[in-house]
Formats: sequence, C-alpha cells, structure tokens
Amino acid sequence: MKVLVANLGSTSFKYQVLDMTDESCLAKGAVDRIGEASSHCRVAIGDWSDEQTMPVPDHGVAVEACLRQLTDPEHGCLKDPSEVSAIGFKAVHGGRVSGVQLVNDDVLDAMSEMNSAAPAHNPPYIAAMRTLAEKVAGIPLVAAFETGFHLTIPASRRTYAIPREWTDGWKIQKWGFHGASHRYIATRMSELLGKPDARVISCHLGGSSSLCAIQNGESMATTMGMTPQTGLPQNNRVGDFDPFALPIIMQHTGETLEQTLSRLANECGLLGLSGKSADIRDIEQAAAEGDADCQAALDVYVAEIRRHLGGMLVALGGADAICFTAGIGENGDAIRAAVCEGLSDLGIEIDTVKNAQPDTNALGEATIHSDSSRTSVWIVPTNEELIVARQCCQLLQDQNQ
Ligand SMILES: Nc1ncnc2c1ncn2[C@@H]1O[C@H](COP(=O)(O)OP(=O)(O)O)[C@@H](O)[C@H]1O
Ligand SMILES: CC(=O)OP(=O)(O)O
Ligand SMILES: [Mg+2]
Repeated sequence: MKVLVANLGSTSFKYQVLDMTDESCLAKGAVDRIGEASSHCRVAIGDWSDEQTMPVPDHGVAVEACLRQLTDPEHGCLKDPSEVSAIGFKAVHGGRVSGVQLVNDDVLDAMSEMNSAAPAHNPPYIAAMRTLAEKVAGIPLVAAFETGFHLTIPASRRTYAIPREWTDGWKIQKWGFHGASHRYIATRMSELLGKPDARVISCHLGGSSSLCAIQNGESMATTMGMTPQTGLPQNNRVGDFDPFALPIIMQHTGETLEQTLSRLANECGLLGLSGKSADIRDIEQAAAEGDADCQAALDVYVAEIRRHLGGMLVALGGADAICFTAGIGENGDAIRAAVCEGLSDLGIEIDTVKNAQPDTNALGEATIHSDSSRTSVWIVPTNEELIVARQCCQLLQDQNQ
C-alpha cells in the first residue's frame, strides 16, 4: 500500500510517497523559502535526485510540481497518481475536529472556521485538499490534525483562565500543534533510549517552533496555545503576547483589529524583531556582521525557548532527554548551544565539539551531550510524513473492519 503525504509548513512544502508494507520511502521532495524570490527545491525518487533554486510563489504551485515529479515518465515512481491508496495531510487546525479524519465537507468546513486562527496554514491546506480532490478523484484524502497528539495534556495545562462557557462552548483552549513531529520524536526517542516511559522534551524549532513535554510517549505539555501564532516567537508570527496591548497599538496606528491581527501574524516574530528576515540563517549572518536588531532577535528567541524549557522540565519533574528537531533544531548549532548554556546545575550539558560537528548515523541522528550530562541531548531529524502515513493506514484499516 502506497501513501502520498503532503506537509505544508509555514515556510516550506514537503512530501513523501511511502510504501507502507515496509515503511520505505519511494520519493521525497521539499521546497523551502516558499514565497521568497529564490526557493530551494529538492527531490529524490529512487536513485534519481535533483536540486534547483527558483521562485515558488505559493503552496499551490508546489503541490502541482509534486504531482508532475511523481508521474514524470522518466524519473517518477508512479505511472498514475491513482496508484496511491491515500493522500495524507499534516493538517493543522480543525477546531472542533481533531485526530485523524477522512476529508469531507464537514472537515473542510471545520478547517475554514479556523482560517482566522491559522491563517498561514489552514487556507493553503484547504486549497491543496480541493486541488487534489479534483486532480486525483477517487483516492481517499486523510487529514491528520496536529492537535490530536496533545489531547492527552492534563486539563490544568490546557485551560486558559477564562469563563468556563468560553472554554466549553467555543473550545477556546490550548490546542497545541506540531503533533506529527512531537509524536515522531516520542516514538523514536523511546526506541533510541530503550525506555518507553522516558521523559523527553522535544524542541521543534523551524519556520514555526514549539516545545513539547513527553512522558510514556504522550504529550504532557506544549508551548503553542489556541493557535499556532502563540508560544515561542515564530518566523513571522508573534508568539505569546498580551491582548491588552492591542487597543494601544491600534490607537497609535489607526488600524483596525483585522489589520493589527494580520500584522501580528505576518510582520512579527523573528521578522519583526530583526527587521530583516524571517529566516534564522539570514539573521545569524547579519548578527555576525554586527546588526544589533538581528542579535536582539536571536537573544529573544533563545530566551523564550529557555523560559519554556524550564516549564517543560518542571512539568516532567526532570528529563531523560532533550531532543532538537526541525529546520533550526537539526541544523542550528549556535541556537542549540545558546539554549543549553549554563544549565549544568540542572544536569544539562552539551559537548561543544559534538554540537558543532555531530557524529550522525544514517538517519542524521546524534547525541551532543557531554559525558557528565545527566540528561542526554539529541539531534533527531523529524519525520512527520511517516507519522501521517501510519495514521492514514490505521484509518483505512479501521474502516475496512
Ligand atoms: N542550515 C540551517 N541552519 C539554520 N537554520 C536552518 C538551516 N536550514 C533551515 N533552517 C531553518 O529552518 C526553517 C525551516 O524549518 P522547517 O521545519 O523545515 O519549516 P516549516 O515550519 O516550514 O515546516 C527555516 O526558516 C530556517 O530558518
Ligand atoms: C503549526 C505547523 O504546522 O507549523 P509549521 O509551519 O512549522 O509546519
Ligand atoms: Mg513544519
């Protein structure tokens, strides 16, 4: 059984075709810096691979390119898209709908209801689902919602201090996101540590970033709240913010609430702080060249990660492992070093040489802690597509029973 998984991130489009008889990856593609003048596009199908830099204006163009690559007569791995048994989506916010769902009108409506809560994610997912439903009619489309992994978080850590009727009636609560990634880290770390009840802090640092405290493979706490705008500063989204600052900003700018929210969702986070770029690579380079705003952006990002890391450590009563994943977590050695600096009294100590030049295995995994560190510190590349493919198979199996 083959499954195509589409992962539409805030800065990227990634896809995989997996053969779920042995979970092997038949094709893998990624476009990063989506919407910028030069997007970086990679694809690997069997022994063939290609890499190009060209503009990819939006996720729609990336989805069309993915279908062309997969069915290319020379290099493709599918004669026809109908060879896949399902198309899975790492869907973000379904509000009243969570878990793993067959995409139908009600699921699309539930996602649309959350468009204003997840403006960078839900509209492109809905568009991709509609495009694929049309282009590959007859193949089940499956939405695996990011919020599903966090349904195990105790109520005390999911509930805002607001009137009960807002929580119960309108589901205003901390939903949490990056569920596929944190679930992958939970599963993989339990294998790597040989300890199913391990306490792991998953640090997903990418275009969007969140931390998750994991115990017994389940989410116990996470940093994102009602929407993926919250928690840590994101690429161009604000992170945690005080709603009572809104009227003051609006008074000064003369802008409406809608305009102000749009700025919080598009012009803040790392972009707003640095005034230069939403991409940490550009910010690090500018900071190294003496740009004070870019240095401040890095300092705020790291300080926020450390604030939440403290919260996660307390939520778990200590950690067996801290795991860095996603674009920045996997590649950003300076951020990893800054996050772990001065924490040896808490039993967390990284080895600067291992951190700068990780001795990775075939999956790109490595430990980067020092010999005296009580908590192990890992780099583990996430595999959100594998989790979504597994969830698709499970849903189809359950339906056939
Ligand atoms: N070599 C690198 N060093 C530091 N950061 C990187 C590197 N490669 C990618 N990144 C960061 O990772 C981010 C993308 O992460 P990813 O998890 O793929 O994003 P998305 O949120 O779009 O799914 C980019 O915004 C970039 O800042
Ligand atoms: C919330 C979410 O799916 O984030 P990302 O943009 O990192 O993929
Ligand atoms: Mg992502």
